[in-house]
Amino acid sequence: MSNFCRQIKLPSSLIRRLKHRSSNSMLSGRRSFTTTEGHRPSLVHKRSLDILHDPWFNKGTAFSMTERDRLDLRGLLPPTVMSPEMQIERFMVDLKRLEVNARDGPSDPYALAKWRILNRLHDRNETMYYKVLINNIEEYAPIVYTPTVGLVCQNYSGLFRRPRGMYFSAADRGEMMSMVYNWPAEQVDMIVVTDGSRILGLGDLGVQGIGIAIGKLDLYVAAAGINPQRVLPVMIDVGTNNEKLLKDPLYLGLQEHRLDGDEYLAVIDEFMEAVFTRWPHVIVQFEDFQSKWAFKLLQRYRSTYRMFNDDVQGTAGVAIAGLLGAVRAQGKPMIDFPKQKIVVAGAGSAGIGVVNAARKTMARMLGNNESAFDSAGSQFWVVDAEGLITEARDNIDPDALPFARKVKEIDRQGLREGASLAEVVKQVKPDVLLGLSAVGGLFSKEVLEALKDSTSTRPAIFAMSNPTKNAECTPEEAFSIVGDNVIFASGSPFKDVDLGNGHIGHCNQGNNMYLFPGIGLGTLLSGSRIISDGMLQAAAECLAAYMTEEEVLKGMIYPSISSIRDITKEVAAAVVREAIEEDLAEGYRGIDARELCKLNQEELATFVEDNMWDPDYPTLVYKQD
Ligand SMILES: NC(=O)C1=CN([C@@H]2O[C@H](COP(=O)(O)OP(=O)(O)OC[C@H]3O[C@@H](n4cnc5c(N)ncnc54)[C@H](O)[C@@H]3O)[C@@H](O)[C@H]2O)C=CC1
Ligand SMILES: CC(=O)C(=O)O
Ligand SMILES: [Mg+2]
Repeated sequence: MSNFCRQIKLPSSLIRRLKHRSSNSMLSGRRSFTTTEGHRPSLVHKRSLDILHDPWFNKGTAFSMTERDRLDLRGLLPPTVMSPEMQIERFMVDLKRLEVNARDGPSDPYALAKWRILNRLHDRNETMYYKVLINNIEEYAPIVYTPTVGLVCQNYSGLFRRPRGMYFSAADRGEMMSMVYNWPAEQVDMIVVTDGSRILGLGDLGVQGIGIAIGKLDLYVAAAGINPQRVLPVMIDVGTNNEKLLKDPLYLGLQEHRLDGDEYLAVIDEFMEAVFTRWPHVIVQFEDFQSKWAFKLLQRYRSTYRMFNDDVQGTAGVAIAGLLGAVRAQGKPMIDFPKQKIVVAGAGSAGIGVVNAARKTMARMLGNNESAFDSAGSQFWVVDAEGLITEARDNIDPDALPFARKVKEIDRQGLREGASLAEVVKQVKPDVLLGLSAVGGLFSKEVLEALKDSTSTRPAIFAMSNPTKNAECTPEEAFSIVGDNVIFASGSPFKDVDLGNGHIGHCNQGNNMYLFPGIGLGTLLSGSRIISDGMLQAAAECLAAYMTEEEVLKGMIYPSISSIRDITKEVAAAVVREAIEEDLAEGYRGIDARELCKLNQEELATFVEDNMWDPDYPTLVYKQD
């Protein structure tokens, strides 16, 4: 957005319209940009038990007596009317009872039991579920999201109760355009879709991967305030190559090998056409597709549809923010980033996404020309399952090719094609060791010992693979082997480490959850037809700038999850601003592109905040269909 645009005041016609729309917030003296949420009653076309069985409208014991009369609910509920706060208190007592019973702290069955209780609440009362999640996000994000969501996907056949989301299968070819009308919501803002081919670091889980789409959308609601009535988790079941699932009599998906090639593409094409026909403004987040398809589908759709790939693009942004934080934590300016030597273990959708974006960021800092881009490329050493990737590699993956080291060059460094991770770390002495390999414990004692010779004053370790068991190392291992000064981040949450000298080893969570909700919300509110590189870069820079100097010097390079709603708000505003600047913004509901362009920084923040859904019960009024 130009400075000119930022400085312009709102026109009086817009102010009048906004005043009319939200008299409540005007009364409190705050300008509001709410377009649909707010305190007006909600119209409901159901009565009686149908309302209690509808999680979008159900308030359980919190229905007031007048509402009970109005909606034919009298007698269907225990007589005491509870406040939403009392309801939550009662629920929390039940949830916490588990904690008292668990002797050894978190264990898999214990985490799954918590997930079950929360899931049952989700099924019967959406508002209360999200209130519990938002108010206790630090405690329950690890249950509805990584790591427990991985376990949920693995055990999905046993856990399946009520369906949630939509399933499109290879058997539905030719039917998807009509099938999308089976979804009850007239409006859908956000779809998270997976084909289940690479769920976290757990591999091909077939149809059971729907759990990851549900978990990601929980964060969309909790962090970005996307209205839960307008989210849609989707599983595209094109079969599975997981032999165990193919033989499992209880498996709920198609028991055939995955479609491939043009047949596979035809299914995904049909799905995209169907959802964008019914909901032209929807945003589709691709999640946990195996690398083979992740990049291809991104290139295929990104200039036509409002879509992005979270593992490739969201992860890249989060990694860049963390890498810039690690530079600052060394007491250096961010502009020193292009001098960092970075060893990356993992050359899949996430690893390659990160090195591509990090290279571009370095190149921009070096002058944004061809030679800057070439020179930035020499800062990365990429290691995959077959060791160091060089130009001597047979059948090299085209996505990894730009990062293959020249043979002569690595020869001088005492390395060779296929060199082990430990050898690479020994020879390169990197500033950063970043893992997106899905191999738990890959940063072994030998690798971490080698990192002690890093040329950095404060080496950084990113053990980003999920879930917890797949982390390349634990924070305890990192701090005890490499040293107290190390910067540590992991994809799934770990506790901070008591270093035993009065200091704490900070464990950051380096997870794309800090960006994808803001990317989605910002795109929605800008009305941009596509998600540009600039919008993604703006999101990453916003996250990088969120941490104060004092925090990064203490080793805190990512915010605490307790501030995820706040950081998401800022990221969304940065994305809207960039969309305006690139002339991509088309406006959102009542606010057109011209009006959006006139909002100053503060007004833009208010616009974002006012369009975030809050989990408060609206007053319900019956209206006949
Ligand atoms: N923290 C975060 O926000 C995110 C974390 N991830 C995690 O990253 C991991 C990888 O995801 P994708 O790239 O999509 O998977 P992928 O399966 O496409 O790639 C895995 C890569 O690791 C390599 N690898 C396997 N064994 C190795 C070894 N011993 N040494 C070095 N490299 C090895 C493979 O060759 C492959 O290049 C998963 O665990 C996923 O959960 C992914 C996205 C976001
Ligand atoms: C966090 C995430 O998207 C993943 O592990 O795949
Ligand atoms: Mg993912």
